[in-house]
Amino acid sequence: MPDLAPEVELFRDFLRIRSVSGEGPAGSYAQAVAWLEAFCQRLGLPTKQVEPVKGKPVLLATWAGNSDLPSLLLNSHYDVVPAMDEFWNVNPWTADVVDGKIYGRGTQDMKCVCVQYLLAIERLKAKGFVPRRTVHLSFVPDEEVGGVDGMGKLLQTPEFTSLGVLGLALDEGLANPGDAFTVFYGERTPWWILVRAAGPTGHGSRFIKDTAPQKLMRMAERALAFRRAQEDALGHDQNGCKHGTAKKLGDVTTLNLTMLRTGVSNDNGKTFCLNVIPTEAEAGFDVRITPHLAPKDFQTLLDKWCEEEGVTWQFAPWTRPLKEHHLTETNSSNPWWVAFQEVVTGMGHKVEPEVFPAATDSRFLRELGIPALGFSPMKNCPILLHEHNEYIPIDTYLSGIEVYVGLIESLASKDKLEGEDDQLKRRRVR
Ligand SMILES: CSCC[C@H](NC=O)C(=O)O
Ligand SMILES: [Zn+2]
Ligand SMILES: [Zn+2]
Repeated sequence: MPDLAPEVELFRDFLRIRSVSGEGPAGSYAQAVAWLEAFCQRLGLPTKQVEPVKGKPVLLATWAGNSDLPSLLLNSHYDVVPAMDEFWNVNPWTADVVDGKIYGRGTQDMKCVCVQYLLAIERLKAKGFVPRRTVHLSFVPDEEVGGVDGMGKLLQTPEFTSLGVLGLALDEGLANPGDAFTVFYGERTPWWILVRAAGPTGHGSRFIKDTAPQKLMRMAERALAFRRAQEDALGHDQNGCKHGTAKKLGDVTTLNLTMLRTGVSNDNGKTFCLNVIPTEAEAGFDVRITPHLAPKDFQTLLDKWCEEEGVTWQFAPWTRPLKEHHLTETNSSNPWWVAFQEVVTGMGHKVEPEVFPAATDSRFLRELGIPALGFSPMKNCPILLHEHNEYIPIDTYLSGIEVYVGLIESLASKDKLEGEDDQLKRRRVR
């Protein structure tokens, strides 16, 4: 194999750390943070580790600007989803390079961005650039499992408050198979819901009325009818983003039945007493509410289905569902949007604004009123997050560094933007 660029070797090192969400192999979160911290220190950036939840460290780093204008936040998550090694053509944890592509879990989602931010700063420092606005970096854990213990908790710490006023945050996006960068200005609001039914027991040979499984199935059928209607409304593409078509996945609400649990067992689920009607049944749903549907209106539907079928629902207790949508404006009322778009198009790239179909940590930032754009500089590149054989082409990875050089240089040089003060006044928190 020909020698690889040092930027690639560095990235491969980071990919080899198995920082699977919830802390995969013991100490892998600490290892990832130590790696990032050492890199920041080599760049001369002061760092701080914050651990709002034990074993789930957040790394903060700061490149101080020479003004007290609102700063930029470059956020990335260093955790990755697990990999089912047996389905991969390469080892997901050795960062193999094949045909000009770097393979591995996290290559797209989103260890590339963690490293690209830092390499871009290294290049800017090397050419003597001094930012006017302070640039903060946050590297957070647990995004892949909902972010409650990562970004969610970070925002409540004094260390976060001491970052001062943030003008704009950048966070992850998705690759775009076409010749444009997708930029996400909002997300569908995720609701993870548990539905419970209770009913009479009896012999499995009889017609017992309104059993728990029956009630649960009736409710589920109504929920799935809603799902079918949404799928019809989308009208095309069953798998997510289809570029250049009218409706995107972010424009409809998805609902999936992802857990079902019932039955009577006296050996911990090895076998079941199939002739005994269970008195309880439970279902879990993953719902992603489009910004076109108010969460309270979806709740009204859910309440109705449950009430009419005699079951109850609750949010999964380990989640922190948002009751309102929070979108970053993509018009002239948001000077950061104007600036971002100008810079990226000025570098000769097309920009396609979109609603993120899944959830990222940006939703916690937007909830505070901080404008956040989801952007991972990968174009002409398939979307491979969470898939087997996730990869990023070397060229895409390397050109992404230059995109960040241009973005950071330009955004961090901005004097006060027109409308920036008004935008800050409209912010509900901070
Ligand atoms: C309920 S928050 C879940 C967050 C997760 N994020 C990335 O995949 C997702 O499933 O979208
Ligand atoms: Zn991600
Ligand atoms: Zn992910």
